Amino acid sequence: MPSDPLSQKEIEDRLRELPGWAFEDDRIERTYRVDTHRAASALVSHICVVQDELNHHSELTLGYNTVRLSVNSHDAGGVVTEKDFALAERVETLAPAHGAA
Ligand SMILES: C[C@H](O)[C@H](O)[C@H]1CNC2=NC(N)=NC(=O)C2=N1
Repeated sequence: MPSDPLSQKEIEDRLRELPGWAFEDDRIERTYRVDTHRAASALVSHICVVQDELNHHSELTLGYNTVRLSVNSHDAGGVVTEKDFALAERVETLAPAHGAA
């Protein structure tokens, strides 16, 4: 998968397809809200499995009933690449099963 930096326009175009995601400080990020702390913990665990599968890892912040995911591509110099959006799309696919909104 290409790890070239995406342009601002490419990022904006991709974010239009990912409601809830935002671009800030050279990272893309999203906060998921779930019903319970256990559900938030399970969501974190599931995300970690996918991150290891993709070999692409975000900063994950576990709150009482929230999970904040923030990611960019270290190997590309800490900028947003296709790999970040690939992770975002995988998490968007798995999140609903955890009751995430
Ligand atoms: C050696 C290992 O493949 C690299 O460090 C991987 C691990 N996870 C990663 N995660 C992220 N976000 N960016 C990377 O460049 C990256 N590289």
